[in-house]
Formats: sequence, C-alpha cells, structure tokens
Amino acid sequence: MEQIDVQKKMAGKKAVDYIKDGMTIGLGSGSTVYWMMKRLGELVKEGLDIKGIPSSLRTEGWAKQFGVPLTDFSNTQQLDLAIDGADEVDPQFNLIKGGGGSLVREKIVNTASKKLIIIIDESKLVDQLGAFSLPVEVVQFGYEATALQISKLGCEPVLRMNGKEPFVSNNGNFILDCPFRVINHPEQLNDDIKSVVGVVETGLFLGMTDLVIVGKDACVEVLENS
Ligand SMILES: O=C(CO)[C@H](O)[C@H](O)COP(=O)(O)O
Repeated sequence: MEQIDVQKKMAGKKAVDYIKDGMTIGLGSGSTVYWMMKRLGELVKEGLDIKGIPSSLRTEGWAKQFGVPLTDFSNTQQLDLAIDGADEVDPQFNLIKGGGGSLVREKIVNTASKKLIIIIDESKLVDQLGAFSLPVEVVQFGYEATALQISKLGCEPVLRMNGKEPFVSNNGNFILDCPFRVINHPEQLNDDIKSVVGVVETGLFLGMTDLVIVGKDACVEVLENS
C-alpha cells in the first residue's frame, strides 16, 4: 500500500471513535471515507446501533457492502455527526471539496449535521485554498455560458470529463473545475460564484468543520476548531 493510502486508512479508522450508539451519521465520499466505512461496518457487526445517510451512490454501495444501515432525509432531517473527506483544508478549517464530484450531496449532508469531522491525508493541509481547482456543479443546459460568467471571476473553467464524455454528477449535472490558484477571499468568491445563473453549488465548504483528523505515516493528528 502506498504511503498516502496508509495515511487515509489511519484517518478513516480513527474517525469511528467519535461515533456513538444511536447516532445518525452523514457518510461522506472519497477514498478516505472508504476506510471509515469499512471499520464502521465491522463495528455494526459487533452491535453498534447507528444509521447513515450517504452523500454519493458510491458510498451507498460501500454501506451495502459493509452492512452499514441506511436511512434518508424523509426519516430524519438532522444528523448527529457527518464524516467526510476533503481536497484542501486551510488553517481556518475552510475546505475545497468535490474532487470526486459529490459536492452537492456532501454539502446538504454536512450542513444538516450537528458536527462535521473531516478526514484527510497530510497532503491536503494547505496555507491557502486554491491550488486544487475548485469544483463547481452546474446544470447541463447552457453550461458554456455559465462557464463564461465564472471565468470573469478570475479562472478558466474546465469541463470535467469521464473519458470522452462529460462527467455527470449523481444529480445529473456537469462539473466545472475552476483553477483560481490562490483564493484570497473564500466567502466572497463563494457568494460571487453562487450568484451566477446555472450554478448549483460550489466546492467551498466554509465555517462548517469542527474537527480535522490528519493521517500521518505512523499516527494521526486531531485538529480541533476552537
Ligand atoms: O469531496 C470529495 C468528493 O466529492 C472527497 O471527499 C474528496 O475528493 C477527498 O477524496 P479522497 O479522500 O479520495 O482524497
């Protein structure tokens, strides 16, 4: 296993320490979340009584594979805890997410949760957001015009592809990857992008993270947002 995967596994497995009997859990997306799901499945088999709401079809598949019971928003609108990955985390605990294309469902799930824990390998810690191209989910119709409007905010959006076809999110939308390179004012940028017609959601997750678990080579570091 590569070192980065060891770090993801360490962070993912540590996160389940925060899950308690009776909780409803937001289940994030991505390869780090995979390890959390695997460990959670083991604990459920040992008797842990929880339910989860997945933020992607892929995570839903892992839940079924590992025996993690699921529920949905028709049964509960507030979650006790959400555990999710990230593509960048800055010192203020602001995030870029959406590398896997699940940002809309992730933002709905994470916003509905009382607490959000982010699990990452240490490469995700950055001084400033923006080196990772910001994913923006847009409706398919007129996406070229939407991209032009976003470009006026200081980047050249790139339509995410899946082989020769555009990547389509679990919500049936396209993703524009927006290389801003340096994001100096994340709140302002988020507001500006969201005001563009055709934009569904941005991958900026601001002011919602309570705890970050960083997988390192031989340990995990837990960073608390005080
Ligand atoms: O936002 C996400 C998916 O939309 C993921 O959480 C993010 O891309 C991190 O993924 P990984 O744990 O595989 O590095």
